[in-house]
Amino acid sequence: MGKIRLTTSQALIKFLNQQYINVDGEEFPFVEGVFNVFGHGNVLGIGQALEQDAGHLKVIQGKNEQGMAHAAIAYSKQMLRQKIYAVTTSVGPGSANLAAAAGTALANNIPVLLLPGDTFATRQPDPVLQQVEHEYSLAVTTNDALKPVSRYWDRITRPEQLMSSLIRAFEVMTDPGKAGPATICIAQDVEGEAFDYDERFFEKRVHYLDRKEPVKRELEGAAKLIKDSKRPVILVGGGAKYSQARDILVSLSEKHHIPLVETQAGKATVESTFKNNLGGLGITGTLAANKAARQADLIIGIGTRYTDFATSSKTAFNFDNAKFLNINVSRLHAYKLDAFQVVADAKVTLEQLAPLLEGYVSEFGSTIFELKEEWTAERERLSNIQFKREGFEPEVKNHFSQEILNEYADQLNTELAQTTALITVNDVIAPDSTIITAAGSLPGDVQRIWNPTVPNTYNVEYGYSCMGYEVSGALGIKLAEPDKEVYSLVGDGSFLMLHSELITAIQYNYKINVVLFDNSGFGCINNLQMDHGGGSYFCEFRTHDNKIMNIDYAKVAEGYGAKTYKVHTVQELKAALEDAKKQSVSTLIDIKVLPKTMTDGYESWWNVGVAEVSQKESIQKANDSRKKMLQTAKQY
Ligand SMILES: Cc1ncc(C[n+]2csc(CCOP(=O)(O)OP(=O)(O)O)c2C)c(N)n1
Ligand SMILES: O=C1C[C@@H](O)[C@H](O)[C@@H](O)C1=O
Ligand SMILES: [Mg+2]
Repeated sequence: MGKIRLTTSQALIKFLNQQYINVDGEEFPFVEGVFNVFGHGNVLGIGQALEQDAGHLKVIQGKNEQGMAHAAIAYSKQMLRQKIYAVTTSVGPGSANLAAAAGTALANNIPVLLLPGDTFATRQPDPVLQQVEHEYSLAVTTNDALKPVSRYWDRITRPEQLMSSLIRAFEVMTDPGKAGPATICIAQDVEGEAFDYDERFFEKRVHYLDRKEPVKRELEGAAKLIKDSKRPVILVGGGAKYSQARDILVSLSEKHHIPLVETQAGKATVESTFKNNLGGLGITGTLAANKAARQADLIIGIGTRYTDFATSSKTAFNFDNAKFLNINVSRLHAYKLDAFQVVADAKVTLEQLAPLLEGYVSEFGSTIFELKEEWTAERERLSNIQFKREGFEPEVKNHFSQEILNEYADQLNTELAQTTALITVNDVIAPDSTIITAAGSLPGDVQRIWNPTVPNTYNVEYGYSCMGYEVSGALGIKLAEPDKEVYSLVGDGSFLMLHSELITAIQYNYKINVVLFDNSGFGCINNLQMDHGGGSYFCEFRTHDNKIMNIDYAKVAEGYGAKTYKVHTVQELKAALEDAKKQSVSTLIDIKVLPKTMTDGYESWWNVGVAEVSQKESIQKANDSRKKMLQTAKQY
């Protein structure tokens, strides 16, 4: 048996180079590259190993650990979880910065390999710089904070532990039912320690992304449920997208006249132009999808985890009559809402169901067409909102007086409504461009009014809704699709929270386009507080003397080297978008939009905690109405 003497880090990098994935017979390397922010916890170990021999791995310097991990997540999501980046950080704050990103990967079931450095295994220099030092245990480090946000977590305190740990990590990341972040924390002294590794550990390994087939019982049960139903609705989740089930979804929907409604993760599995696609479901859904869901007597949930945004906190469906059929590779999700469970791959299951459904046609009749028409008209209205100095009724009503809206128009020097600006972007950019967003009011807006005409052009993270994913993730998408344009749709709040990977994109000449919607505040949270009877409290960006802030984001990005634009009208927006297409450098379009002009709910409700006692009658009312809604909601 041959041995090879390597440091733990050298062994790690050598192993990463040898991991392959096989998807439907096609084989390719699983690890594309490594993002890094070096510190004393990783520069001399993993840094040295990469410098010595990175193999085929692309090495990219990040600017913020959360940001670069977000880039890695968006990359993997865009690659349909078939390829990943690894992310190496230093100890202490460097690894703590991974926590929000790890949660993002976990909630969205996205594989990513996180490699934070850890404190010394020998404990000789304890407390090493950045060691938190607990009185009750020396074994607990900052990295323990990553346990609840990792699908797999391990700490390496001896070089030989690496072998079994890496094999487990790759097993988890390449299993569609378990995919998520694998975190391997390596003690910083151990990173440089040498060991005689068995050469066989470094042989090429192929991980098969096999499609789990449904058993006969599952297929027959599913077919019976569908045939017995009058108004089934297919809920297209992320699992349908990752399984690449577009064609069979379209064919089943057409043949049996079953409407499609989408989750955020499932959107753009099937293009919005498909006649039976009614768009997003739930609190951020369309009127068409929400009406269809309410009428449904069978919900066929495909690859969905049924977050409360999709279920509208368990009020989106008629729970008295509706049954659920869940097709999911994860048993956890298949078990939800008392569904009949098919624990299998979406595409294979639908293909095998098809012959069992011969002759079946739903009773939706012309309803699907009518619902789609009604929504198309509503979207058209939203595309052309004209601000007025008097008597203006924004989408989100009864929050700001006309006087306050006029103040915003004056301070931001704009009359642009967010919906109008967003649909303009949708109309002007190339249809094969990918958009990305995550938090604030934009995810709701895009789930409703963004029409993707090309599949897999919608990389929206709404499992964790983590501010900061928008700009960082755009870099990951560009790495996945270097020949296409990527547009980060980001609110001013999210931009301020984290946009450091814009600099990385500029540094390495990966062109991304940042489309910033500046309404000078945490707009959607302001809506939430005011919708529930509160005042406008610390969600607007106002100065100490109550002036609306007008930040020149174009100037900020210009300082980094981006080509930038300031936009206050539809005409300026169109011109900026057209010019941005011609650029080879990253761009930022700073669009000033009016608050309260994002879309509002369409016959949907969201359960949020409301004060049960308060001095405001409006809050008492909100509490009463929540209690009332909960009486009709499904309890679990
Ligand atoms: C990391 C993180 N912190 C806090 C939140 C809670 N949060 C959600 S949206 C939001 C404000 C977003 O503001 P902005 O990006 O300007 O979007 P807008 O709602 O104004 O469109 C906040 C604070 C979050 N989702 N993520
Ligand atoms: O609290 C939140 C409310 C949502 O409207 C928003 O989109 C999301 O980012 C969030 O965190
Ligand atoms: Mg904002």
